[in-house]
Amino acid sequence: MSGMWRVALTVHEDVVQNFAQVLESHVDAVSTFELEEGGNWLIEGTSHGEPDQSRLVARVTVLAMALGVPQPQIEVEPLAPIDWVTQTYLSFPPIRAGRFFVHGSHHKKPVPAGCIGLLIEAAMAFGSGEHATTQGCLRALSDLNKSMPVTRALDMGCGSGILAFAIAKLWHAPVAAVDIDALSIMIAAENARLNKVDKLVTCRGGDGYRTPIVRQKGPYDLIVANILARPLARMAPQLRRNLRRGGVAVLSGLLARQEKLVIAAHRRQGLKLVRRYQIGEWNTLVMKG
Ligand SMILES: C[S@@+](CC[C@H](N)C(=O)[O-])C[C@H]1O[C@@H](n2cnc3c(N)ncnc32)[C@H](O)[C@@H]1O
Repeated sequence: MSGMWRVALTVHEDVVQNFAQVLESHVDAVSTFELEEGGNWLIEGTSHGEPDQSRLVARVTVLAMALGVPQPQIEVEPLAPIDWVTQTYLSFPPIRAGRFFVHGSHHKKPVPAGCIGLLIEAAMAFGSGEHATTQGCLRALSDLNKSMPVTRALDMGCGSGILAFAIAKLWHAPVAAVDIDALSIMIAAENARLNKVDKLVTCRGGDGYRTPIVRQKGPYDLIVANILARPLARMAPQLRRNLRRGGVAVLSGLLARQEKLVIAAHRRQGLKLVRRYQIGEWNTLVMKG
């Protein structure tokens, strides 16, 4: 059956990576979330089209036997249909920010000369480029590209994936893209394919720096996080642990009056403010570790 499908299973934290890997070969996007009790994690996958259930059950059964753990129950269900085209049409006109020209597939004209195109079907994920915080990050990334090499990057709170694609297109480097919202991850994975950066950008769902892929792919020369002031401040120690010495963090999602909180939290981790971009009442900070 066509349409979007959800697959879910709950396993113990010791084996979450093993089962997530199996799921990855059956669905388009995988998210992992720690559950409140019992050291268990929920692994959720979303796919376009019905996954091959009998193959999936067979592989999960074999893996459970090999690991000597109880066989997890697998839920497979169709998701309510989304009118993607209408969602995209409703969303936004093309936007220029830094070197980028951000547009949906409804925009048929060529990308202006000298610009880098970002095709974003934002639909239900944040990050169509119209928000000042996204634009601040795109400007910061364009400027950083003139002065620093990047071999590994992280986009924390990737939404539509827009900033991860911007990094992949500027530096041709691998980017880990993480979001707590499973639907955003599915949209980001699809957008990565549309932008032909799916070999560079790995999209995974999960809660912040606890998401297993973060540690697997790091440490990073560049971390971009457009979240909100308080979560950014709270996450500063984990950002430090995942940033290479001399690496750069681009932080956004904060109002100008909230920047002190974010700067102070990162200064405590040894990062220095090197630049700020203000668009309207929103600030984007560039901090070096
Ligand atoms: C303001 S949007 C930014 C989207 C995109 N990066 C951009 O710049 O346009 C923030 C994103 O962070 C995600 N987010 C919030 N808290 C998170 C967390 N703890 N871990 C991962 N993602 C999170 C939200 O789901 C949302 O998609």
